[in-house]
Amino acid sequence: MTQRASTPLPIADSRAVRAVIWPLLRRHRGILAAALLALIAASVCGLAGPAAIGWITELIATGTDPVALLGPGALLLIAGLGQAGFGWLATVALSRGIQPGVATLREETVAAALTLPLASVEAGGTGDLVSRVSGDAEEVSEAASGAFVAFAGAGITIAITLAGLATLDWRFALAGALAIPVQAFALRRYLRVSGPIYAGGRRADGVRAGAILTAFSALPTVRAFGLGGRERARIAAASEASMTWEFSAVRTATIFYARLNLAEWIGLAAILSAGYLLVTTGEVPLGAAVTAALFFAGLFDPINTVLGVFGTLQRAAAGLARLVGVLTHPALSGDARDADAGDGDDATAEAASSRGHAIGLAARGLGFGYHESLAILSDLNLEVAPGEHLAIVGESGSGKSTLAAVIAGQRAATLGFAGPVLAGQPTDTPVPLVAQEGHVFAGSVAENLLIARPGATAEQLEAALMLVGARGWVSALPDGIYTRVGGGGFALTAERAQHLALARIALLDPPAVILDEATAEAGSDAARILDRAAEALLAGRTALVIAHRLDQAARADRVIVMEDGRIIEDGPHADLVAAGGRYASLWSAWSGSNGAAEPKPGHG
Ligand SMILES: Nc1ncnc2c1ncn2[C@@H]1O[C@H](COP(=O)(O)OP(=O)(O)OP(=O)(O)O)[C@@H](O)[C@H]1O
Repeated sequence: MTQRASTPLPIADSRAVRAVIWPLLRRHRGILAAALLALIAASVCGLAGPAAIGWITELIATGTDPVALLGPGALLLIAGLGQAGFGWLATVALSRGIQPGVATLREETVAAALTLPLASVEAGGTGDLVSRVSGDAEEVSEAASGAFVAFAGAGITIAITLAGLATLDWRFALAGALAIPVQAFALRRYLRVSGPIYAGGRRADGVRAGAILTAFSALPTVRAFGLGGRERARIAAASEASMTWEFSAVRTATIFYARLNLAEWIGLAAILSAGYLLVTTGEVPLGAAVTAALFFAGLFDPINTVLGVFGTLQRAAAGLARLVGVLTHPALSGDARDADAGDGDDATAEAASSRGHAIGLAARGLGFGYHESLAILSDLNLEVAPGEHLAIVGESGSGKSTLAAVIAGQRAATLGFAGPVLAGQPTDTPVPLVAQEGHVFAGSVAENLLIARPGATAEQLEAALMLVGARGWVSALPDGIYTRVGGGGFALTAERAQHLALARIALLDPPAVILDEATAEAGSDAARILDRAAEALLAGRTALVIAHRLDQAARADRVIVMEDGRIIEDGPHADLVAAGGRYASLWSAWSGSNGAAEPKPGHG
């Protein structure tokens, strides 16, 4: 709760990345070791091919009986089969060993992103977070199964081939080594130039994603004010910036490959010259010189692979640092990171286990502002006793939603404390907040509920729907609880979306809850249904209700009236009405226009 509101999303350093990646890989160390062995076996088989051809050349040059060619011929066949077989095994084992780790990382990052304080997400731009969990995650996942596997295989082939060259004659190895300075130069230049280019490219992608997202999320406003042209121009500018980075990346890669070709030419020329000299002086048989040249030629592919995937690996490393950055965000407790991806319902378990405990809500010396210079809440003090229902009333803009968001932990307090308390002391129990618009995710009704509690059984889902009185209309849907709703599915009214949001909370079963529901028209059927749902849901829980209709306030145990981010009245409905202050005049205006009879005080 001490986190400043303006911390941008961090990028993890290499130590933090290793600390996250290492345990993920260690879980699959058996299969990864098998992959390594298969890679070594495939590379050794790869060397047997050129060796067999050198052997054949030697036999032909010395005019041996053609039957003797059967030996190297058989070796050639076995080597080819062995290389293909072991290569396949290695690729399969490597991706089996790596992909689960990548999937876990991705899930953990998305889970962490969902629990980040809104302020942190907004500070970095929503586009930044979206591009991390989509583009960057994709990049890392593709690199793990493509580039990384190719890199490991090629690297081992190079090491074993160099050893093979040296075994033939150390001078071959020396001649081949002439290519290394050119390669090293090419690689150094490439890495120095391309690193910032790729990082810049990813940043530009983030800006572009942000521009598109902003335009779409504000679509009604954009249309209403004819801002389409302006938004298109903004997106076009962001796309062009991203494209410019892409061009630079292609140019850099082309120069890099040209330099690698030069290095190959130098190395092969040196080996052929060395072979010629060594054979003519009789120091090395012809077959060995042929084998050496073939070994070296066989290095082209793996060297190009190793150097060529560097770019991809670098890009993936940049993406990995951005992914892990989300996980290491200072606003996240250690729990999000340590939680096994398999059991995402930790928060649920915690909520359920603390049910029945005396969880209250409090704000103490609370200060908050969306911007440093402008305080929205200042020195606000509030105690909601365990089991108490408190209604917040106030004009639009008085800070009701802001106070709710800070107490729910969605926004970080700038000063003081706000949040759940146990025996008066701050505690970590999550306090869910039901926002004004219940969001319907594209998926079945069941999936929409399971968000709150991933492992819940069908009976638990039914019970939650029953508690809030939504079971009737849900079972009347074409496929009942399995009906697809949200984007592309069965359209739900705002009230039904809100009803589902309440059912989600029922499933979560938290000891304390905050409701900010406004949508239903006072006196309408929808309002009555949602009121009943809220009443059933809140029974036995501590609750903070942002009352948009005063009948909601009248049912609460206590009411606070807010004005300009401060509490100006605080007491039970009846007392505040009797006191004849701000609440009393609000109430008389409201009950006059809604013809409401004074409801029974208390929530029963
Ligand atoms: N995301 C935000 N960024 C900057 N300022 C904000 C943001 N959300 C709200 N505000 C400002 O904070 C102040 C309090 O707003 P808040 O939404 O908390 O009031 P409210 O009483 O809940 O109003 P309403 O009943 O209209 O929801 C207002 O001045 C509002 O303009």
